[in-house]
Amino acid sequence: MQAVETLTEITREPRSHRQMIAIDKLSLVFETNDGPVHALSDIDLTIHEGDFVSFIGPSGCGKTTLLRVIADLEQPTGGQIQVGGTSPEDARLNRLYGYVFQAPALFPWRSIASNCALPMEISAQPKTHRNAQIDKYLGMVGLQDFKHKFPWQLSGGMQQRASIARALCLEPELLLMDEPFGALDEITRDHLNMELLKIWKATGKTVVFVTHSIPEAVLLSTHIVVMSPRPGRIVKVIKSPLPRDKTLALRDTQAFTALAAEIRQALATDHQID
Ligand SMILES: Nc1ncnc2c1ncn2[C@@H]1O[C@H](COP(=O)(O)OP(=O)(O)OP(=O)(O)O)[C@@H](O)[C@H]1O
Repeated sequence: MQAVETLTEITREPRSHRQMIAIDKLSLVFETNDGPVHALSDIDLTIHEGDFVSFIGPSGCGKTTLLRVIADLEQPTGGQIQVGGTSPEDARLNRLYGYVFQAPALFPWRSIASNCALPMEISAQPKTHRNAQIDKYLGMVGLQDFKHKFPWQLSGGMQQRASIARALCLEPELLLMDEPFGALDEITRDHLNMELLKIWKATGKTVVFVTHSIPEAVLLSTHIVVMSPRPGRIVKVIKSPLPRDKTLALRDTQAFTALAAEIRQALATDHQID
């Protein structure tokens, strides 16, 4: 009986089900010297508060472009998008989101703590608050003993953890992550996947995550958005049947394999190799 109650607890939906991102018929065409590039076409997508959503698809299908549109770093040429109930520009100005890039992008002349402090300095937050946030989030990513080190004194995985802590220091409701673990070895990636899930659970944030890896998408996500190139569009949105509370052992289960197969099939349906 206890086991059933525990399972219900970990698989329940988050209490709030507010729309965090609402995208309606969105398209984006880049004008280039070689002619127009249809990067995104007819994108409809709703992401709710507390979801962990992965974008997966072949190279050039528009995953990064879609993430950058959410972040107001690219402007759509058609359709509508709301982020946190406002325009992407207002969401950016209100610091609704934190953005984690594929490469850690830390300033080499600043210590890890000082790198984390930078966005809070820019938004004029008091020093005592800055220090408290740095301790909180460097602790959360397991780097409390490295706060006075410089980026070049840390491994690639540690640098990426530092960049996640930096993004979290501003307490964004939304975390946008563009292949943050793509350059790391598999063991480090496994470890950071589990760390990220812990942070997601502890903070209740909404995460939008770009990946090329089917196992990573299955392990992390509540929803997997399968995309297809030329022009970039959504082939399928798959709601994960797996519990929100996950361990690496889940990868040996039939449910995990079945979900991975469903993603692989959706990718194959619409992807022709030229
Ligand atoms: N600033 C730009 N100007 C012109 N074309 C662009 C620009 N940014 C992206 N593109 C094109 O838009 C398409 C989508 O690119 P995007 O980087 O979003 O794909 P992706 O799915 O993230 O690829 P990858 O997995 O390789 O990172 C590609 O054809 C790319 O060449």
